[in-house]
Amino acid sequence: MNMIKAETCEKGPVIPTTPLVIFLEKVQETALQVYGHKGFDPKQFVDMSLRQNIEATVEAFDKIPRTVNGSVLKNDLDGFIGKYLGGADEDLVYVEPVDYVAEPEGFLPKVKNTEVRAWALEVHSLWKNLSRKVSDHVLEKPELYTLLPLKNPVIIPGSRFREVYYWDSYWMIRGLLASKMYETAKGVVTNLISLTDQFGYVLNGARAYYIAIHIFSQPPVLAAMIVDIYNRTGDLDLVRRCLPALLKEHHFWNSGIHIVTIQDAQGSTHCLSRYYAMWNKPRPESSTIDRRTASKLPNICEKREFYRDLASAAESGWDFSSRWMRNESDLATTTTTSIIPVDLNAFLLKMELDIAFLANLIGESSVVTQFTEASQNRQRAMNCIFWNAEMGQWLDYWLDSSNKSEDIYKWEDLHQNKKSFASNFVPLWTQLFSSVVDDITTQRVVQSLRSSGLLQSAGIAMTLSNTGQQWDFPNGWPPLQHMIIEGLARSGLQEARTLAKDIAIRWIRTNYVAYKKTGAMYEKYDVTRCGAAGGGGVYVAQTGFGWTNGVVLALLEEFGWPEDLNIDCY
Ligand SMILES: OC[C@H]1O[C@H](O[C@H]2O[C@H](CO)[C@@H](O)[C@H](O)[C@H]2O)[C@H](O)[C@@H](O)[C@@H]1O
Repeated sequence: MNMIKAETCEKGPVIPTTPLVIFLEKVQETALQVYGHKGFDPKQFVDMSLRQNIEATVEAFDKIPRTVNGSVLKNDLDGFIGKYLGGADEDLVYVEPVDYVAEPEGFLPKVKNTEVRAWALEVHSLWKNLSRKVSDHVLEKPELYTLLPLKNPVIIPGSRFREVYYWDSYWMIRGLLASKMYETAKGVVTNLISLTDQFGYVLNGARAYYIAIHIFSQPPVLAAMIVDIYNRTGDLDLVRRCLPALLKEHHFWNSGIHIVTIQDAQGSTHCLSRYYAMWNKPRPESSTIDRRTASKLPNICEKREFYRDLASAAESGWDFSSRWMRNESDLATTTTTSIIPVDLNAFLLKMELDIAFLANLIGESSVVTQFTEASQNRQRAMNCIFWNAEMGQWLDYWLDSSNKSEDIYKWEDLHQNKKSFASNFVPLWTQLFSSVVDDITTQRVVQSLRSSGLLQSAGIAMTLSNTGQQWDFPNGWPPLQHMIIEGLARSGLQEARTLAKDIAIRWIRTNYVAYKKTGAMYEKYDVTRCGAAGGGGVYVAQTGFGWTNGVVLALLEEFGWPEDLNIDCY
């Protein structure tokens, strides 16, 4: 790929974008001036397509009459958009999943309660709402679209997310497996593999603006998807096809700017990974918003740094959260690239263990040795750098900003971020917990989770800060919560397993109630009365959204539903 030379105030490489994305961003900016902020979604404009080639479209756009101060009239912009641009949802078309049946054989055997079962079947049927394939027009003229053509049908998250997302696919696959939709699940993974073959890593999402601009990924959970599919289907051919892509992905996260070397208190050095986007401009799908946030920053260097940190936060999947901010009430202090995140390294540890597992299945012994060793190194590093015995949590590590050379950082206790985040418990999801940590430590982590304040009536909150940012304090937010529940459930400790089931049942029930009462995705609902432990609060109903559907089905499959427990808590 073509790198722009880093400028003096630049903290890393930058990848240029495509003319189509640049043009659609211009339309987006004009649209904001013309239509105003109310109900404005900048993403809609970069998801549009061209009806003619880019030269003709740009010429027509430049010819729209401008007033003396450069603005455009609403009628003129409406006319241009109607004539030259295609709608944001025209590039994917509905397709019936090949393996969907209304009630799959062996579906959720542990769920006997008729009400819960009926709802689970309703959730299962929602896969149809989210199933799409790339339209023939995109395949014929991909240069007119920001959507990246993928060979297999896709499952989209839903709502304003009209394209494939990387880590969302993990929970969708978990649900698809519970729905016995093995072919659909394999198609989802094969699409992600094709992105890795093409770009060297799985993109954040399947849009041109996620390649060229963001040049970043999302939390790396591809290997985990393949292991889960293999465990259900025994498909060794899939394992053979996927392994080279996993090795490429592992390299992406363990090379260049993503890697940080750090010396622990005993003088041993360790390598851990961080999020680091190769981009220093506003994110195209949120460009108008990012510019506004950056406007308070004093100079271009600080703005560029901020845009990179913002894109890196999107790479983490946590866009946005006080977890990345120096001052938690100010998004402009986001500083993701200066943090070594616990969850990213837990995902990579899981990836290393999974690659060793998969390589073993197909007799790739040197890969097994290499990745077993890599996983042992990362376990050691995580225990030295992140583990805090007093708190009973693994803590994010903030890099010392006075180390300008960014060569080797020296570990200091004060650089561990002592705030409780759900991500501090993600190592539970990896083998780290059961293989390295003894029962006394397990107990300590469970106590720590119980007293952290993160356990809420609807499930696990992501942070304790209520800043209004999407990833602050969402009560029972499916992705990381699911991993923590699984980690607790797999531990050898009865108390942990009981807690896992308790959180799972509470979350499912809350989700059921919120869905039944509001019937809408993203509807806020007061679930105080649904909870037993923890505080009360507001839950955002998300049934109908890909990862929520996946987690509901996966948890019902694992835990079932207590037969004597009414699902409706009201
Ligand atoms: O358009 C704004 C941002 O949208 C995405 O992030 C959020 O939605 C994703 C899809 O469900 C999810 O994976 C992510 O965790 C959410 O925070 C996108 O990933 C961002 O790059 C984008 O800026």
